Amino acid sequence: MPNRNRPLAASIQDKDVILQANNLKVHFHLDEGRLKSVDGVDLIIRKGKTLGIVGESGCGKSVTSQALLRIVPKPGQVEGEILLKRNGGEETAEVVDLVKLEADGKEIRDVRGGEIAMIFQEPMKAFSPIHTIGDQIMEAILLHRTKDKKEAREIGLETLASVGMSNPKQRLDEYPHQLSGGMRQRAMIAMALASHPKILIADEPTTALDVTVQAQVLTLINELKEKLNTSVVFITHDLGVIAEMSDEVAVMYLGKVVEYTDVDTLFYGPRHPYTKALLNSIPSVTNRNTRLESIEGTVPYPMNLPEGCGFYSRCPKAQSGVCNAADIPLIKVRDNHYVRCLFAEDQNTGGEGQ
Ligand SMILES: Nc1ncnc2c1ncn2[C@@H]1O[C@H](COP(=O)(O)OP(=O)(O)OP(=O)(O)O)[C@@H](O)[C@H]1O
Repeated sequence: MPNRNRPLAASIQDKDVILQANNLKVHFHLDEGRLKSVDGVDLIIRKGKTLGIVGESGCGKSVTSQALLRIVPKPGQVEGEILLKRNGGEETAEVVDLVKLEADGKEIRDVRGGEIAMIFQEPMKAFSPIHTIGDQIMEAILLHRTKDKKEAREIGLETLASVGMSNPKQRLDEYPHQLSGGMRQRAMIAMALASHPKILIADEPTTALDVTVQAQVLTLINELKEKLNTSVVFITHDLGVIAEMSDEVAVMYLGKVVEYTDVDTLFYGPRHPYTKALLNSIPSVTNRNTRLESIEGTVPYPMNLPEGCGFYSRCPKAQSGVCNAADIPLIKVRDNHYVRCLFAEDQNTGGEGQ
């Protein structure tokens, strides 16, 4: 167990928490050195709530979600804790540390697609092209919910109908390539939900879709979350989508969470210069008359990084000898609001508003 204080106040001991990631690290040991894709991330997933994870490309969002399912490709190494409540009701649930499970063992395979399911940007990744949609959805149901094939087909049909699939009976016997992009996305959500997961991880699930279908899929995920009380982890680089989907938000930068709070505070009282820069780079009702700023530079490659704040090289508030002297901890600025910036409590520098 990592020997340090847990920065977030909530923990797996709380009734409404289903998963807690603690000091999660994913490092790739490459010939050129150690690449720190995820570097000490703490997350709390609450029952029936959505945690949004946002940040630019390369911040470590996808690798974090891969770690939660233990599907990090080699030579990635996962460290820290991923504590999941599983099996049984409120009182009897056992807490399992997914990091300790064998990466391809039975227990993690039961969790994958059972307790935790995932949907991707590209549904073709989730489906095999040579089996029908029905066979693939039924496989998940037969694995996790019933052994009876007839019943599994009925559940498959119901699930397809529940995600708004037109002609669900006919779709069951079709192959993935026969569906439109939007319908394939619905089929993938149906497959993910067929096993009644407690947590649905959605990694940029709508980026490839046109705007209307995107809106429909987001609405669908929100409806299913309400109806089934599923927890959702929603990963995106789009703050507009974050606003629509999230209850709480983790802003990631260079493998670390730099700001963590509820969605209203994030938009109305951001404290980290990176969050503010992200907010300033999206068109919105409040800043449509001012020039949009883009964040200068790109996310550094997470190898052989210097000491100090990861945002130092791009931060307008950076102070030499202060911000680049030592790594910056996640600081609690008020209840349920955490910021990784030495000036987070200074109203003039990192303070409320933008
Ligand atoms: N399999 C891998 N092997 C080596 N490095 C990897 C691997 N996967 C990701 N990385 C590196 O880890 C860092 C984080 O990548 P990640 O894909 O998690 O970012 P992201 O925030 O999800 O970005 P995007 O939105 O582009 O997917 C990047 O620097 C990336 O190059």
